[in-house]
Amino acid sequence: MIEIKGRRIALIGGAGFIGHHLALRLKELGADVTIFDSLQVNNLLKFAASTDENAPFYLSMLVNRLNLLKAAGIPLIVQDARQYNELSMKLSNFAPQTVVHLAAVAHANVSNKDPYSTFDHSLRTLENSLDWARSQAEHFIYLSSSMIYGHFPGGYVTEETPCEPLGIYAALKFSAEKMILSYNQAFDLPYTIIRPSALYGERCVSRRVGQIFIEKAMSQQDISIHGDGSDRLDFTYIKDFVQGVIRAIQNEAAKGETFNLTYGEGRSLMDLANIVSQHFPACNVQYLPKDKLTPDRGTLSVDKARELIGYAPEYPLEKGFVEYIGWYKENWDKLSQGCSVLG
Ligand SMILES: Cc1cn([C@H]2C[C@H](O)[C@@H](COP(=O)(O)OP(=O)(O)O[C@H]3O[C@H](CO)[C@@H](O)[C@H](O)[C@H]3O)O2)c(=O)[nH]c1=O
Repeated sequence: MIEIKGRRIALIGGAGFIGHHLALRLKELGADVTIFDSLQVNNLLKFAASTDENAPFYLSMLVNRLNLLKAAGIPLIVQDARQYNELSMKLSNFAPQTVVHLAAVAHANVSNKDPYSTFDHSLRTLENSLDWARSQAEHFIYLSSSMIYGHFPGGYVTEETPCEPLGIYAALKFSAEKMILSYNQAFDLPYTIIRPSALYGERCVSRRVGQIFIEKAMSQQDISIHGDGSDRLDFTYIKDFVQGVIRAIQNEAAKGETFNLTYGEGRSLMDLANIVSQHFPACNVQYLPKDKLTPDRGTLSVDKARELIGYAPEYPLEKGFVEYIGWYKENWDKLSQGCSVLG
């Protein structure tokens, strides 16, 4: 086992949804964690400049994130990971043993509309991190996506299922995985690739389906299902996901491996909508057409992560999503008032 306590861990793009949750937990476990983030991508700078009526609402979640990081004593170095020299210099100053690369455009629909920016923020940043890590890091961890599989054959994938990415986002994630493998081949860089799916949880501003459903229900609007509601996703609560990433950091057996890290059970959009309806009985459901770049998904097997690194997810939708709804109910008024001190 690799000792987490005292380990120097750099989170590149670590002020995002996954990164800040991971940083807070690592810090609790005694790691010496530092975040490098430009705060530009789906973060403060985007929402500060936005005229969208929801912007103040999301800004208050983002400021709450930063307050939590500050209160935990986690350094945040504001650095654009596209800038090779500056990033390299700052990484060398910190000298991390583990590098977790999270910087990316994390929205399939945004990527499909803006490939240039996605390449820049996802692959350019990755190349810069890899190039620093290749001679100096003990372990490089990359967050890929379940989207690289494309349509799941029979609604089920293992890490061995051939990848048939659909659309720009998925193709760039697939390219990123290949870049990491090539850095391992050329420089023996120890790596772990992690494939998440349909993450949800507190302080997410990514506007994925679970977040949208709750926010619409909270503001007495109808929710929309794209398709007939039978599409299944492996919804994963951020607490399970963070547990899995930490197990990958801790376990030597994770090196040189690719893992699915999800709850491990595909659930339908209708299941998700039904949970929302139970908690918001006045909420109506509408149906819209499905996007042609949305693959047919389902369950990602997590057997490999269970066996090799002891991953043990604990949050089915009925537990994790209900906890998430509770957080919204507790904090809705404060969020609506732009308050950044949340429960
Ligand atoms: C926003 C919204 C979405 N949907 C449907 C469309 C999809 O079938 C499914 C999930 O949509 P989204 O939550 O937007 O996420 P999707 O485009 O599938 O991709 C996400 O999930 C990927 C893999 O989980 C991540 O790698 C990507 O970062 C992320 O963008 O829910 C609805 O039915 N109603 C909605 O209001």
